[in-house]
Amino acid sequence: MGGKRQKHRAGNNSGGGRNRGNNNQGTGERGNYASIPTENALYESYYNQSGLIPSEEWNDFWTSLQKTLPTTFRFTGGKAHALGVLKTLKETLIPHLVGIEWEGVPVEAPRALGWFPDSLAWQLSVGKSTIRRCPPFKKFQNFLVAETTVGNISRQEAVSMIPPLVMDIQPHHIVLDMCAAPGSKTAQLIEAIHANEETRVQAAIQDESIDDGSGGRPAGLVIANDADYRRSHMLIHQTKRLNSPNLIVTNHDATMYPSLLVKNEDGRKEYLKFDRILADVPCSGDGTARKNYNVWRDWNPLGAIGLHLTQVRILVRGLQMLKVGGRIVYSTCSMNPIENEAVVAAAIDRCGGLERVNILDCSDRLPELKRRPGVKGGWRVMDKDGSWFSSFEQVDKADMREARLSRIVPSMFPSEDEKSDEDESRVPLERCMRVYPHLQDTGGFFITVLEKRAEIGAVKSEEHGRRKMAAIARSKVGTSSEGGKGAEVEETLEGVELVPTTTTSEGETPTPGSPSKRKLTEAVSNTTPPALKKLRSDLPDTNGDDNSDGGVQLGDEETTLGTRTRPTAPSPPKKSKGPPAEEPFKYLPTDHPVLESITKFYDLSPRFPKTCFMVRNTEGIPSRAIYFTNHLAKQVLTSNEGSNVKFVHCGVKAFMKQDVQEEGVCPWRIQSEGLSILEGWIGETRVVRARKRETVRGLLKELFPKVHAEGQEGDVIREIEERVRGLTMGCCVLKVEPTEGEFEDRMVFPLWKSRHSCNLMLPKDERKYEPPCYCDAGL
Ligand SMILES: C[S@@+](CC[C@H](N)C(=O)[O-])C[C@H]1O[C@@H](n2cnc3c(N)ncnc32)[C@H](O)[C@@H]1O
Repeated sequence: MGGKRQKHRAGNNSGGGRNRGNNNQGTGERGNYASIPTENALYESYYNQSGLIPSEEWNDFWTSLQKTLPTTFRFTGGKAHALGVLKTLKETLIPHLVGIEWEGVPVEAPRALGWFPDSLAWQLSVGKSTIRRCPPFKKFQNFLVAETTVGNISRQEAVSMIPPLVMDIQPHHIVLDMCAAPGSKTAQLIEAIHANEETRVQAAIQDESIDDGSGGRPAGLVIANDADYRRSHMLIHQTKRLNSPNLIVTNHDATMYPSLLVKNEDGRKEYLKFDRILADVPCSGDGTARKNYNVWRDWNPLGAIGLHLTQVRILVRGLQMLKVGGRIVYSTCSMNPIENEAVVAAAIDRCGGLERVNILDCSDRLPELKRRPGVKGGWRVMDKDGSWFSSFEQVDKADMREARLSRIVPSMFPSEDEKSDEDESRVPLERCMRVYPHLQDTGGFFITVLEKRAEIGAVKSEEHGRRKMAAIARSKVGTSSEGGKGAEVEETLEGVELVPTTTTSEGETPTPGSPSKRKLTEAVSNTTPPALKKLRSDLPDTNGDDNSDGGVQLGDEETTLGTRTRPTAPSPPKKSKGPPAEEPFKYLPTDHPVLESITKFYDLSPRFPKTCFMVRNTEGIPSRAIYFTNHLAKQVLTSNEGSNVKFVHCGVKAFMKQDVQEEGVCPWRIQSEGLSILEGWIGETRVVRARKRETVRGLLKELFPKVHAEGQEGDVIREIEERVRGLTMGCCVLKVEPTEGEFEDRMVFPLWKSRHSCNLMLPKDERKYEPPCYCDAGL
């Protein structure tokens, strides 16, 4: 993670993924949204009759759902850094936005979301035409665009910011984000791992007695996963601006996420268990109607029904991979109990009940966030034709062919209804958190924090309810080929308990590709029908707009049975080559000649963790780029080498090979992404120091300012010219120190010294933004 200035320059685009597909973000309005009728009779009657919303609140609830969602954004990066950018907003822009009237109408100023810590998240409800034409709002818009471009602000829906806040992540935690793309929450998780890192790194640089090999960097790790290969790359793009060596991206179906191996202190391999897991699962997304018109167009009760089992399986798999004492946050952007409380109750039951997994009471967390307790029971299940079922027994009695098609299973119904509040075996579903649109002008959302209290052992299968249903169905409709095939597939998949922890005892020392693991992989590939396989590798980006939480992902169940939630015709099977094979991750030995020459050229401190440089080719040859990861990421990548784990990303580019014309020049330049990791450890022989704004401005504006001969200094880099002249050719680090009347914050840039000129090594678009002062930047 970069320090403030480094970060400012290193920015990539960082628009909140879930917002990116919307038109006119930052304006509080959406392009054609107003013209889309916010009506769907089934959706309305479902929630109206569900009893979830008290009748006196119904109008508020429903009219809020029909309104366009305000734009929300948060300040990113380390806390000190984020607070610095926030200060600019508060002091430079907000005073001009308060008490404004535009065309005779009062305009609401942007305001901080009260429940978000340190006022680091804000909301803007003003329409786009006001923003475009009202000068102070235009300036504000420019600020948002510039800061988003350099990665200091991330646009993200308010409710989507909640799950990471209740995860209580510490820098040493091992974290898994099971369904992570496009990555707005992953970014929060990474930021939490890197909290206060700058202070610790500075301490490690200055105090030689701190020599634990970490260089002050956090020991923790975030593994972000998505089943969709294309979306897993979206995830890489979204998190790139954070430059975190503590991130691994994988591409797996989370319902059967592979057990990762890691070496313990004795050098033996064991399963990696997580301190924190986020299961922000695919859902019907019916809480996103305010920004996602698909909900109005397509909503029907099968959306939730088709996803319930996938959601249960993801949560159960997450609970298995959690450490005892660890926490998993389950969240959806749906308001439907079938996707929420029913999933939580089913997962707890399958894992062995409250002795093993409990719901944490979070009522003291985020006190200003208005929320409603989870529903304890009493919800019903609506079939696709709008008929309600209060219990699975009623489904038994109904026309089973219809019920089978709509995939209603027992775990969708309340299981705790019969139990009194005093019954200790009752799952306290009221501890779940429900956020409704009318409470604080947000989208609808559901969050639950679960704690693992004891090892789970074998999980209960879904068999029981399914067998019962299948038996009844067979007796009623004979062997229906349409429904039968899907049910068979499900049974087979369920029959193979796709969970290594159930087949391997806790103390066992596993090896990659051990029998249990092989069995698992083979079983999946042998039993998965082609249609299902294709879907797994090619999950649709259903919105086509990167609307993360709104993504209505089709569940396997829906697809195998041909009951899609969309009226769109299924596309003909494409010839899929599958995702390309990823280049392996090969760590370089510390005595590799290239590393030795780099160490010598940059006078890299012997305390810098040089064991963590790697390249991405089978031969392990540093031919183009050298990456840096943290220790734990290295452990995970190397311990699972040769297994079937699909690692698609890890590492921050630290050095890139450059064509050099002259002998003796180190061809490995520092890549701006890796600069914040390296800069404190580079010797003074490769450092240039500046203080003046005009120096930075000159270097940003001019591509190759000349380095004049002694006595002929020019204007552009006057301040550093003498120092640069004295440097041998090659890459060095420009450090700009904070100075009264110049820059308030420290900045670091990679600089290339040529024979007669020097050059800031920044991508073109990053040259456009001079570090703030906004008054200077013409805002
Ligand atoms: C609600 S979105 C996640 C949003 C994300 N957490 C964020 O904050 O940006 C659900 C994601 O789950 C992925 N997904 C769907 N089925 C999955 C599965 N079986 N395993 C893992 N990921 C899955 C989808 O591709 C989608 O990116």
